[in-house]
Amino acid sequence: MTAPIVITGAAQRVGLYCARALNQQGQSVVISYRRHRPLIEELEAEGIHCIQADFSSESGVNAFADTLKANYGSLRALVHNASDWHADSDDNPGQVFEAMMAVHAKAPFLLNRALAPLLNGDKADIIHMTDFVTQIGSTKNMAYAASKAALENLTYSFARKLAPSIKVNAIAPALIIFNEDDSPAYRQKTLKKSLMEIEPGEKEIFNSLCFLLDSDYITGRSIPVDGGRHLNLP
Ligand SMILES: NC(=O)C1=CN([C@@H]2O[C@H](COP(=O)(O)OP(=O)(O)OC[C@H]3O[C@@H](n4cnc5c(N)ncnc54)[C@H](OP(=O)(O)O)[C@@H]3O)[C@@H](O)[C@H]2O)C=CC1
Ligand SMILES: Nc1nc2c(c(=O)[nH]1)N=C([C@H](O)[C@@H](O)CO)CN2
Repeated sequence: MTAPIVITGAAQRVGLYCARALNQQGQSVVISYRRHRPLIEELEAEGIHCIQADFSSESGVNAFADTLKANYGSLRALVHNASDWHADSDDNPGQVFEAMMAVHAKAPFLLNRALAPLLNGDKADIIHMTDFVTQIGSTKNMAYAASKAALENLTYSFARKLAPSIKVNAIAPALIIFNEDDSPAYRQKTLKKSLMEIEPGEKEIFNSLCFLLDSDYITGRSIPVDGGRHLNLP
């Protein structure tokens, strides 16, 4: 079996799309999920190894790393996709801040350190899923944005530390896919934020992922996938 690509938080939406697309191309894939659902058995039947993991605690992160080390001698890539898009809380601002930093920064930091020795093939990649808002901040999701900015900075540190054997890059999306409960008004307002004014869908991220995996040279970079939102100026 070829060295697998590991995608965290891939039992739904962007991660699920990428996991299935890679698997259908014949690439071995391992995913993490936090909450079990019937889809997990379907994915296992498709040949995707699904590992339960909650990155809100250091022990949960370490358990995931230990399971990967016990099952695999080599990994092709590690994609940090797991994420919680939490609004800031007035009731417990510190708890949300800690939760955002735990999943978006501490978990990738610990997993990269633990799993770098397994990223030992001719081509090896770490890819961080960040967010356009690392560039401009957010008034309602400050903790989320700050944690994604921390992840962006970890991209540069790990690129320097792990070169030339491992490439480390980020993908920085703006709107990719709405959530089911997003209101029509929110959707209309959000579509207007980019120049392209579309909800592009998961394939945009899969295309960017393959672009980075196929490169022999790009490292320490953040690839924006944002529909020109940075130029949508008043
Ligand atoms: N969707 C979009 O438009 C945009 C997405 N992005 C980024 O792209 C990536 C993919 O986005 P999307 O598909 O919407 O992501 P989701 O919001 O669907 O989250 C992906 C998964 O992360 C898992 N997760 C959340 N918290 C934890 C945790 N503490 N421990 C372990 N797993 C956890 C969840 O697992 P479970 O369901 O099993 O609990 C969830 O399925 C994310 O990093 C996101 O921040 C950035 C900008 C726009
Ligand atoms: N983990 C998640 N992060 C983000 C999501 C999401 O659904 N899950 N969604 C967004 C928005 O689409 C935003 O980019 C536009 O309003 C941001 N991050």
